[in-house]
Amino acid sequence: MSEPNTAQPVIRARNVYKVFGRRPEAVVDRLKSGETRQDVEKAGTAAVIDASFDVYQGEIFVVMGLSGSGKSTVIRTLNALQPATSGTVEVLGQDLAKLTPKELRALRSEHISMVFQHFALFPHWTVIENAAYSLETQGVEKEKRYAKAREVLAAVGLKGWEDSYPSELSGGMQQRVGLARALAAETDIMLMDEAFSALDPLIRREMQDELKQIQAQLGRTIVFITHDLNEAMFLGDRIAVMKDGQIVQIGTPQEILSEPADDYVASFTADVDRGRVLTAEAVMVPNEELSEADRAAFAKNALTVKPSATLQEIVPVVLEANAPVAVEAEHSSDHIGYIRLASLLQALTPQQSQVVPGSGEAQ
Ligand SMILES: Nc1ncnc2c1ncn2[C@@H]1O[C@H](COP(=O)(O)OP(=O)(O)OP(=O)(O)O)[C@@H](O)[C@H]1O
Repeated sequence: MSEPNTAQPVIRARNVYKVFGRRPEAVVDRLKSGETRQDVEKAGTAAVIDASFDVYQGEIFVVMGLSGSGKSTVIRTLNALQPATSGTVEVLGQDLAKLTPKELRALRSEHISMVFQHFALFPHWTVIENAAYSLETQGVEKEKRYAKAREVLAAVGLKGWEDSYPSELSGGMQQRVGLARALAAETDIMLMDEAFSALDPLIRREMQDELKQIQAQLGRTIVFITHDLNEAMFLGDRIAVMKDGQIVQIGTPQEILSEPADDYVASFTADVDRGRVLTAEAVMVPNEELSEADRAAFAKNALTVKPSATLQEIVPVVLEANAPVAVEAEHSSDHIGYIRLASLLQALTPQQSQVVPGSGEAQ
């Protein structure tokens, strides 16, 4: 991902609450005075409690949590399908609560597309007609919408299937049509709610790879919901972890893995393949921490890795060197740090209960 424009987030959520019940505002007041989801449950369901976060241009922002933690409700507040009970949601600088219904419809159709777990395709329309649907609603003329639909169908691997009907496609291919429709709309923002969760593991993996590749080219702003931490780690530039309606941590995959905010987050991370997520940059020690003996050992082979190398890639180098290896700057041969076997092993081991003060706050 290129450096995000952090001065101007595409989506800005501040102190968002969403309560389902007869008197939601009264429940929000109780939550603000310190009562919990359980305390207020007779009066209403506190689906989202005090969520604050920014999503930047070009990033994949993942919202992760167990079933019922409030992920779907959060994403629905971002296009006001379910308006926040309290707090503000700004999309492209516009406060959703202040828009007229017409302005909201225009914002949604021009700037936001959604992909769901079970994407509703029109069964009597061909694949290309389905993929072009969002352009039709935008009023784009037929020739242009078909040209665009053809292009995105090719990008999601469906070249040659344009004139087939959904029933002739496997579940994975149908989900690709849904993704193609969202891509064809050329909206700045894509909201993806468990978009790959109904797919078989292998197909799911393929779709994750494709989404990353497509995103690298197109640089959309994506909010992706999943209950699967490995998917979150693979796709997310940043991840918000939710528990019981609250965001308990926001961080990069590396931060979530190496500095879990509490035992709850740590328990999720125990199953993550750390070797594929953590990189040299995250585990290296500064040059000045290297002892004379370490320096002498390094000098024998002087093996190096790049900052973006994953631990999986580094292990054989450290074993071959039988000594610390240097981390060489991405675009020069300067050494920016060193990796020792001990720190490598430590990084590969899940942390059980490392609590970092303050890191539970949404940034
Ligand atoms: N329309 C609604 N009316 C009443 N309660 C709702 C509504 N939508 C969601 N809830 C409740 O809000 C809470 C959060 O639900 P939400 O669907 O946002 O969680 P989730 O993390 O997306 O879960 P899942 O992965 O199961 O979809 C749950 O207790 C749910 O029952």
